[in-house]
Amino acid sequence: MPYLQLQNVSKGYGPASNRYEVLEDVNLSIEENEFVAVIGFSGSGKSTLMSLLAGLEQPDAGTVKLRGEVVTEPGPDRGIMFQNYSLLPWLSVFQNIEIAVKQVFPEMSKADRKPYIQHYIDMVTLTGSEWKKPSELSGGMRQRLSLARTMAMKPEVLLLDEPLSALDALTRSVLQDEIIRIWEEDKRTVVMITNDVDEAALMADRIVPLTPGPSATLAKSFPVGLSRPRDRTTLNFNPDFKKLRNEVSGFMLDLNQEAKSLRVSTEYRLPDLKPVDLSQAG
Ligand SMILES: Nc1ncnc2c1ncn2[C@@H]1O[C@H](COP(=O)(O)OP(=O)(O)OP(=O)(O)O)[C@@H](O)[C@H]1O
Repeated sequence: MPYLQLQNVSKGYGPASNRYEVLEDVNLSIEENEFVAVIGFSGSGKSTLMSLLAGLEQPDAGTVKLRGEVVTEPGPDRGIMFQNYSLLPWLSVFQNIEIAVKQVFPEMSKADRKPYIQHYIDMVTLTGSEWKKPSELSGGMRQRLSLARTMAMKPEVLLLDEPLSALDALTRSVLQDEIIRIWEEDKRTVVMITNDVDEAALMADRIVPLTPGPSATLAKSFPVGLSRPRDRTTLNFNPDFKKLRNEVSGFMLDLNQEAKSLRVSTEYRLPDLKPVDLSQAG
């Protein structure tokens, strides 16, 4: 039995007269402790897919199952990190993490909680910003805070929606390593959305492309056979890495080309009208 499973899942928005089908017949089986990277184009439905896995949205057709049980609502076993960070603006960095930790670990004493939270603040290098409000943070700092909060909740399944997209290259690589470390040490299951093929190949066990929308679906998976630990400095010279990167990038470009050609076929030609200067007429 797969650990986390999407079976024939479809999801759309809007009334029947003006319906937008986002996902159609999506199937995915994820094993426990697997690290899956979903890549796709902007607007193709990646965040919708995450909301379905988290139980925040329900599919129109098909089922989402965790350990064989149908997912009907969000739960502490699935921690989602949103693209918009969803931080509480009236709380500080520390308090934003604290509120989540209190909810998940109500039995943790105050004395234990403080160093526990500080550990995650340090992990995402927000040390010194503990008492700043989200409005006082840069976009990248907010993203790191959101990641720290999700990690501190230690969910069984980490659902990460472009967790590192707003970060500079250096911070990004530090946090890539942290996510891998937490995934390995704590034996979590990770579904991560990224638009970076190199990041997907560096981190994941499997790369799953989402086809362009509307009616997006998951395409064939690309297993990442590279041994761990993966060293980003030598990976660029690894022929298996280069081959995988070319395969996935080529596949995505072909998908995009295919989607474009479909879009062209539904374009309407406008009549060739010439404007008339009415002030000069008659
Ligand atoms: N609640 C909603 N109501 C109506 N339409 C929605 C809703 N949520 C998403 N959509 C539409 O569904 C499509 C997919 O959106 P989604 O956010 O899942 O894509 P995405 O791949 O995550 O995009 P991006 O990479 O740009 O964040 C978009 O066309 C979006 O406008």
